Amino acid sequence: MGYDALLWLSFGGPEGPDEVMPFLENVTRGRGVPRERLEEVAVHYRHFGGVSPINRLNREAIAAVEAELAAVDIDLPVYFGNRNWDPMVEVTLARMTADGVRRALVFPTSAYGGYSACRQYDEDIARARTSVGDGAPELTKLRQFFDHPLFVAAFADAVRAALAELDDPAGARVVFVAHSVPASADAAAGPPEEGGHRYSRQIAEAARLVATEAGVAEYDVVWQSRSGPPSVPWLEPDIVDHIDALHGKGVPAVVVCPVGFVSDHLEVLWDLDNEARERAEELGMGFARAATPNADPRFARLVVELVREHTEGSPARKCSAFPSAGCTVNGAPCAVGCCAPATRPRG
Ligand SMILES: CC1=C(CCC(=O)O)c2cc3nc(cc4[nH]c(cc5[nH]c(cc1n2)c(C)c5CCC(=O)O)c(CCC(=O)O)c4C)C(CCC(=O)O)=C3C
Ligand SMILES: [Fe+2]
Repeated sequence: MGYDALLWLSFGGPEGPDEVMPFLENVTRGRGVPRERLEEVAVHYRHFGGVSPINRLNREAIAAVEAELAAVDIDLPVYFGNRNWDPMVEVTLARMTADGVRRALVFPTSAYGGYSACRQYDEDIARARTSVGDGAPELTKLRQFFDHPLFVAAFADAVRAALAELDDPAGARVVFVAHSVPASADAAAGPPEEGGHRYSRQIAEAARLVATEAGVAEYDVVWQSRSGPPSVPWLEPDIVDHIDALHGKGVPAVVVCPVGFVSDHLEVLWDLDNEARERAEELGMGFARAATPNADPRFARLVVELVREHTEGSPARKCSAFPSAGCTVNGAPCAVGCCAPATRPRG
């Protein structure tokens, strides 16, 4: 029944200019992302000296979780591994094995279902176990947490704080944003019998819960960071186009809430704080961006609550009626055909 470690599993990001292209090649290998898009994204990273904040943000969150675990007397060392960049999860898992870890829980830094947000982390777990081979620890992934009350509360306070930054909060529109994915991937998200779209439906539900708790009556849900070729449909509208549309309707200000992410990583800094803010300013609109929960003390408490669902069998706290999916052992999918990857363009 016991667990002897927690593996913090994230996306990874470069920590210097020479790491940008190899990182992007890792992210997009075999995924049909055009070369021009890679070069465009490399410019975004170089704008920040080739350093994504994501690894630092993960290390800070891990330190907070270690403190929270110690405070409640749970003796669980925390290890850090990534899908796409150092520390790579294969290397971390080899170290865990050498340290004698037999059974570990895995916290993936994504709150949602869908291929990119959930099942790909299962693939990372399976790949790392295969790479370690015999003696690899048993890995149990923690569930999706988009509807956990602490996740909702942290975002709701962030939306209120962002509204308070504006000169005229009363007229502002709250816009929730998540990472776009291919429409085919969203259509395949969830177990086949559910009819698909689990990712976009969970995003819509999280937005509704956060808006309700923040006392926001009207809001929109839009998408960012599309990377496929124009011929492939992705979730729309894009945040920047949406700001144009709001301006066209006479909306004087926007609060953008990146509800699809847990930290202020590079896609938040570039696509929202740079591109979206710039467009709003060009149009003379007020703009404020809500913080992600990474640095909020409630985030560490949330992770520890998810851990205690396994170590102590404590009840899963949830604000929605969606099933609590995503919790599987050794990288198994939640169900046969659940969150199948998008069909990739050939060539
Ligand atoms: C749903 C989703 C999340 C949220 C769930 C989660 O958090 O895991 C997420 C997170 C992130 N995405 C990130 C970065 C990138 N994502 C890319 C490409 C893609 N993302 C996709 C989806 C998602 N991505 C998809 C369908 C693609 C197309 C290629 C493919 O089918 O896989 C590319 C390639 C270049 C480009 O085209 O943009 C980059 C650089 C970073 C790190 C930022 C940093 O460095 O700080 C983070 C946290
Ligand atoms: Fe991404």
